[in-house]
Amino acid sequence: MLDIKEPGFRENVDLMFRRAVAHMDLPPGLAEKIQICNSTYTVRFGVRLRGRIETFVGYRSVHSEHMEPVKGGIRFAPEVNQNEVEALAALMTYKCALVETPFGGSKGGLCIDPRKYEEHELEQITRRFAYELAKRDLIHPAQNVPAPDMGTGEREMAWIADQYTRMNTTDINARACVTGKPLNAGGIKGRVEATGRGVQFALREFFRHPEDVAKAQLTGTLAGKRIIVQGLGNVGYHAAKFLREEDDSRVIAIIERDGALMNDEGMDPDAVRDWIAEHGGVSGFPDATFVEDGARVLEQECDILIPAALEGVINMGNANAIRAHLIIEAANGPVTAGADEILRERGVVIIPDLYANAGGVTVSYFEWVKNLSHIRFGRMQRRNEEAHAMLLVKELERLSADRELGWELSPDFKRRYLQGADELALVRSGLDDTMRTAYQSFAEVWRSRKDVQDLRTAAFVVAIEKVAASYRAKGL
Ligand SMILES: NC(=O)c1ccc[n+]([C@@H]2O[C@H](COP(=O)([O-])OP(=O)(O)OC[C@H]3O[C@@H](n4cnc5c(N)ncnc54)[C@H](O)[C@@H]3O)[C@@H](O)[C@H]2O)c1
Repeated sequence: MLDIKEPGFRENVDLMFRRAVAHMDLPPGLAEKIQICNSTYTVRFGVRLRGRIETFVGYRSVHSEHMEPVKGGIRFAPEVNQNEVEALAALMTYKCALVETPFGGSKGGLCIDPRKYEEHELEQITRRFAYELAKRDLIHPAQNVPAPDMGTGEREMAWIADQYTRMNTTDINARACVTGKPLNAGGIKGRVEATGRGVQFALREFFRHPEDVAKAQLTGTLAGKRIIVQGLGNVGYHAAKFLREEDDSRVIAIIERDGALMNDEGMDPDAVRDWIAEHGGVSGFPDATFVEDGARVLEQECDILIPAALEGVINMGNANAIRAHLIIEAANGPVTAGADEILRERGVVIIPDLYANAGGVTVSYFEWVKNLSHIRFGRMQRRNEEAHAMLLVKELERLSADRELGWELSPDFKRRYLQGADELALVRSGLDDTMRTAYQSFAEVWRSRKDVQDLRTAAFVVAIEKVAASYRAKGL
């Protein structure tokens, strides 16, 4: 990789933002107002661990409060810094606008390597961080609602929810202070898989438009497409698993922290995940070639590259070497602004982060609404839904008999159809609908406007227009 100085993550997001603004006609000063990060709170706190006090640094940025609550994950990683958190908060503003979840943008982070701590220590640290944020309303069901991100998951969200509830015992909406909780703590079915599922739905929608697929110099469907995924965590694992199992795509390489696995015949993400859980890394996994320099595997020939780990992994140092036809940004900010320009000129199509990984916040929205309504999804309409499903099944059977088609609905089809009214089915169909509608809104701009040459700029144009409309409605 060449050593080329590139701007920071936040500056990269700002460059992409300004590229889009150049194609818009906004009133003077409004673009600057939308672009700036409203506030970033830095907290330093001590926790007594193993007989000594350890000090931690954390952040919560609020990028835009054009809608409230503001929303965005909390990341636990050693490299967390203010620039990164502000970039991620800005992306949340644009993402929420694009997929029409009624939130402003926020993000949080704690400088910590979670793998170095015991579970009970992590609980102590997380609760203390949550306390520091909640006492300043930076965790609050009506003002600021975190969610999982890198290094955090259901477990941490449950601790945060419990901490907030202890501090606000009379708040009937306390559970809605954070999303991504386990089911038994007010979570929703389908949230864990949501971001990876959203990546799958985004790709499916892309492949429904042959003229878009042709721009990536690809043809056909997802079946048989060769996929490389970087990061087999929450997002990368689910995306790879669903694409392999349900769309017949082939996962030919998996890049992780300690190196990469390659196998042209395809790999099973479940088997690799089990191997990582047992051995701490991908090295030694049977039936695949291990490559120690994982980053180089990003440059392997493939149809679809799915960066699902860190930001800035595709940069000016390796952009010219990337041989993927299509990149879908499952991670936030995996392609720098400089690399974006190189890849655009080379004709590589990029499905941008603000759309590609919006599945998480979409299902978080469903969870938040579920918490505020205090009722399980589907409980009130379940009987109707079932009756409706039953009628449809009967109608299908009648049609087949009437037309003497000679086929019968399999018991499995009927069972699955009749279960269609459950929470998971509702969540998945709501997510699918969101991803399809959002894609169509900005892909149309990409197709119809000659001056907008890429999907990222088109997505930013649509998102910024929505934030601007919201400011206009407020009289700003
Ligand atoms: N979790 C969500 O709901 C969500 C939603 C939207 C966006 N995202 C974004 O997706 C990305 C991944 O988040 P996640 O929740 O899956 O995190 P995660 O912690 O579950 O997984 C990250 C994975 O990346 C791997 N990894 C770390 N450094 C790596 C490296 N240098 N090379 C290769 N692999 C490496 C880790 O070992 C881990 O398996 C982040 O950019 C995050 O902001 C996550």
